[in-house]
Amino acid sequence: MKIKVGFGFDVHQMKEGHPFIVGGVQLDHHAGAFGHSDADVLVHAICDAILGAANLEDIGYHFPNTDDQWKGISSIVLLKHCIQLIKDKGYSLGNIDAMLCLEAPKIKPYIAAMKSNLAEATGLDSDDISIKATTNETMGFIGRQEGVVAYAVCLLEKN
Ligand SMILES: Nc1ccn([C@@H]2O[C@H](COP(=O)(O)O)[C@@H](O)[C@H]2O)c(=O)n1
Ligand SMILES: C[C@@]1(CO)OP(=O)(O)OP(=O)(O)OC[C@H]1O
Repeated sequence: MKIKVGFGFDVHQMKEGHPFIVGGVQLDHHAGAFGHSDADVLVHAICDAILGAANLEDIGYHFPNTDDQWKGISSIVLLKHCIQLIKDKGYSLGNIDAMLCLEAPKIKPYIAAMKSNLAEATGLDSDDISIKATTNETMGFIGRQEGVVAYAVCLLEKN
């Protein structure tokens, strides 16, 4: 069996009064991430990890932010597209490990719902999806809550 590792990173600007969608879940917060899509930073990092593992370019290549087709779209839909792209290349997803960097809110209450959304979109068991978080200890743009960051790694398998 062939095993491939993938890595993804994403960052989005935070805006007051904007919905904050992370892992397909709307967080209860006064500000949210802003982008061309729903700006789901966690799902974007996961998409890039999956695409990277299969050497299939990146999220902006498949879903350009100049294309109105993707404007305001749920990133869960983009993730499902990415899963189909790796399947077409003969790969299946083994697991995901992701890390969010945001000062607030605490994501612990939302993790189970995020995992459930990601499991549904990817076909993985929830136990093969890890979502963790750290603050940036008040430092820099994350610490000032001007932006939110996510990192993800994944494994792909091919028989
Ligand atoms: N947005 C966040 C940030 C952190 N957590 C959880 O809190 C723990 C402590 O975070 P520090 O950055 O202060 O070390 C962290 O390990 C997470 O479990 C969180 O849920 N949401
Ligand atoms: C997802 C896309 C497309 O709607 O838009 P954004 O929400 O701005 O997200 P980004 O992480 O910059 O990456 C790719 C974009 O093409």
